This record gives sequence, C-alpha cells and structure tokens, in this order.
Amino acid sequence: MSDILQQLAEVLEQRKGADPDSSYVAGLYGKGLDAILKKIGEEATETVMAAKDGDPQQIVYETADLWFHTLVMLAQQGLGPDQVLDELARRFGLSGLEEKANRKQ
Ligand SMILES: N=c1c2ncn([C@@H]3O[C@H](COP(=O)(O)OP(=O)(O)OP(=O)(O)O)[C@@H](O)[C@H]3O)c2ncn1[C@@H]1O[C@H](COP(=O)(O)O)[C@@H](O)[C@H]1O
Repeated sequence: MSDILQQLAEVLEQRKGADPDSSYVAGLYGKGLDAILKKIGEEATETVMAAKDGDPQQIVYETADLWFHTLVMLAQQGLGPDQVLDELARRFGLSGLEEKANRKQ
C-alpha cells in the first residue's frame, strides 16, 4: 500500500479521542459523522467542478481533499485504506461486466 495512505491512516487513528479544538481532524470527529459526510459531499462537488473547468492542478488539489475526507470517514467507521485497496485488488483483472455479475450474486 502507498506509504502516505498508511501514514495518514495512522495519524487519523491518533486523532481519535483528542481534544476537538486541538486539530482539524479531531474537530471533525467531534462534530460527528454527519459533518464528515457533509465535507465529503462538498469536496466531491468541488472535484466535479474542477474537472469541468479542466485545470489539472485544481483537479489534483480537490481530489486530494476528497480522498482525505473519505479517509477520515473510513477511520471514523473503524475502517481504513487497506480494506478499500484490498477490494480494488480483488476487482483488478475482472472485466467491468464480470464485476457487475459478481454484484448480482
Ligand atoms: N491531508 C490533510 C488535509 N487535506 C485537507 N485538509 C483540510 O480540509 C479542509 C478542506 O476544506 P475546505 O476546502 O472546505 O476549506 P475550509 O473552508 O478551510 O474548510 P472548513 O475548515 O471550513 O471545513 C481544510 O481545512 C484543509 O486544511 C486537511 N487537513 C489535514 N490533512 C492531514 O491530516 C493530518 C492531521 O491533521 P490535523 O488533525 O489537522 O493535525 C495532517 O497532518 C495532514 O497530513
């Protein structure tokens, strides 16, 4: 797995239980799941708008914001990037149609 995803996941774990005023992530945890999900929605919209504008730097910036907030959501739910990467690895090599067929079972 990407080193930075692993390192970031570890920091996100460390922020659990921290004073909400002590950091951005601790503050998000303190606000609860709905606040985290709201950020994901906002960052997804900003990513879409960046892609429509076609500015490569902005697309990367907004996608990083989206990934980051998704990682916060995973951590809040007791999950991490490992599980998502494992799922992508499981799908790798399957065609889209095979993956779709698997979902129906
Ligand atoms: N990668 C990030 C990261 N990406 C984005 N952000 C924050 O996510 C927010 C993005 O939201 P917006 O673009 O809407 O900006 P904003 O208006 O300032 O957002 P709000 O504060 O109003 O929600 C900003 O506050 C960014 O600073 C991040 N905050 C933290 N990290 C990582 O998380 C680690 C832990 O962060 P702390 O808990 O703050 O120490 C840090 O060491 C970083 O590695």
